[in-house]
Amino acid sequence: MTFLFEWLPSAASILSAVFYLYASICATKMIIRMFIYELIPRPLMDYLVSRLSDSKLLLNFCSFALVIEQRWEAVNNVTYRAVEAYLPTIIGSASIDGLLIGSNNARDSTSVPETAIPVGTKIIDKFQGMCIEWTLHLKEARRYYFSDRKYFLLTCSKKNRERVLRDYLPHVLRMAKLILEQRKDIYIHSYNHRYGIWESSVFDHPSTFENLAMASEKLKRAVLDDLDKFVNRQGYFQRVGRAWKRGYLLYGPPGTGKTALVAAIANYLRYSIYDLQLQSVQSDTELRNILISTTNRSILLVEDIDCTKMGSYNRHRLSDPLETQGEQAEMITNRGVTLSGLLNFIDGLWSICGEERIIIFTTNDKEKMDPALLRPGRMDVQIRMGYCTAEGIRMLLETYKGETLRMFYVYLEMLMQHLEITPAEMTEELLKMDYLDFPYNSIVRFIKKKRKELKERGGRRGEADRNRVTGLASLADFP
Ligand SMILES: Nc1ncnc2c1ncn2[C@@H]1O[C@H](COP(=O)(O)OP(=O)(O)OP(=O)(O)O)[C@@H](O)[C@H]1O
Repeated sequence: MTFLFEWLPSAASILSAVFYLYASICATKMIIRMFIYELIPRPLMDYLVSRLSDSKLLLNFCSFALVIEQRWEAVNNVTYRAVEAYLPTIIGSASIDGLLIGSNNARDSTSVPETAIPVGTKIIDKFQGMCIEWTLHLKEARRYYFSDRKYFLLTCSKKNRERVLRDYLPHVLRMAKLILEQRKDIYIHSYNHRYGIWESSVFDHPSTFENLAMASEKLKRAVLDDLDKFVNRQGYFQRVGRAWKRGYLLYGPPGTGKTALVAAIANYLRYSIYDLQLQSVQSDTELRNILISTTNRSILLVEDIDCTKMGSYNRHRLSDPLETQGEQAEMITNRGVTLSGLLNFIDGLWSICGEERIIIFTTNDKEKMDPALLRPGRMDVQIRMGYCTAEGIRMLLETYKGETLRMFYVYLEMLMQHLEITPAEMTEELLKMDYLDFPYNSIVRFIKKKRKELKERGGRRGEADRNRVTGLASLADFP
């Protein structure tokens, strides 16, 4: 027995041998790494790494891979979007190491966060006895002005290739459709010109048709009916071979609720908004790329179209042929979107791309708009947003104070004559009132103050009354 103990190496000598081995492996690794970094130039190394990672799949004869990139040709890849929506929902049943969570709902920090897949995380999904592995990869941009692109890599056993394409992928797409349809949030997107992508955040605007003051309930009903008809007419648009889209023009002085109406429409239809700053678009090609990467069931909003070069129209200049030539030259030499580029999207060939789209233009001055934009078939519904009427104030009082004193409005009607009070001003005034205030006195005081100001300025009667009218300026019937 004693002999046996003498023969076995002591624990200390085993430990020192292991430590020696570990230290020499680390040292060798360091030397190899130093050698690689010092001797191989960075571009060559990047190239080798990319070749190696590409060939990793080829070397694996038993597996089949599908790559789903963020972009497909010039547009966002809807299959990528579907996989992005589907994968976080299978975490209960699939094997996954970690998840990203977060929320872009700035109004509610306690809102349930959304989930997303972190780059590099493997997800194993089981479907009809098959094992499908998903990984999200990041392809770094080669130039700083391009954005990094992500792609999903699906790998499965080669023998399951047919079944994955035939059964599994359609299942993922079907599930994603359901998931996306059930999403309660709507989004507002703004275009990041530097990276060439739409960036989004949750759209949580409180404006609805219930709290929006319009000239009459009849007008509100007409707008709602038009929206209902639009969403229910898919078959009809297809049958007559027209794009499933509708153009709205909202015009009127600042503060009369044009943006509030856009928000009410988005909330009513549950459509996301693409807020396009046309002034920042560099060319028709960029405009095409921007617009084809918007999704269906959405509103394309172009605010203050009269302030954009191609949306506005200067009658004096165009009446002078020499000036007209100058203008055309300016169109050609200046960078920016041309009117024909924009019209092509409203009703040209490109307008057929996508469906269930609403295009909304807003302007403070319809007179300044290029007549080409107003031709029949382009802006199907034109709504004039005007200064407050007695009826408008009644609606606002009902919303803000829960008050409806009928007799008061007859008096108000007389008092309001020739006054330019925007709904925005009136809502500000209502907000200032103490909760317990009797609102009628405060409103009369406010209106009288406005009358005094008008008198001091000398008053512009005709103008104020013309702008007071809120209503449908035109409503094209559905074709
Ligand atoms: N018709 C309205 N009904 C209820 N609230 C309104 C209405 N019009 C304006 N408001 C209130 O005034 C605010 C500002 O109005 P909004 O921005 O919609 O006006 P606008 O016509 O789009 O102005 P601009 O031309 O300057 O963009 C709204 O957020 C809303 O609170």
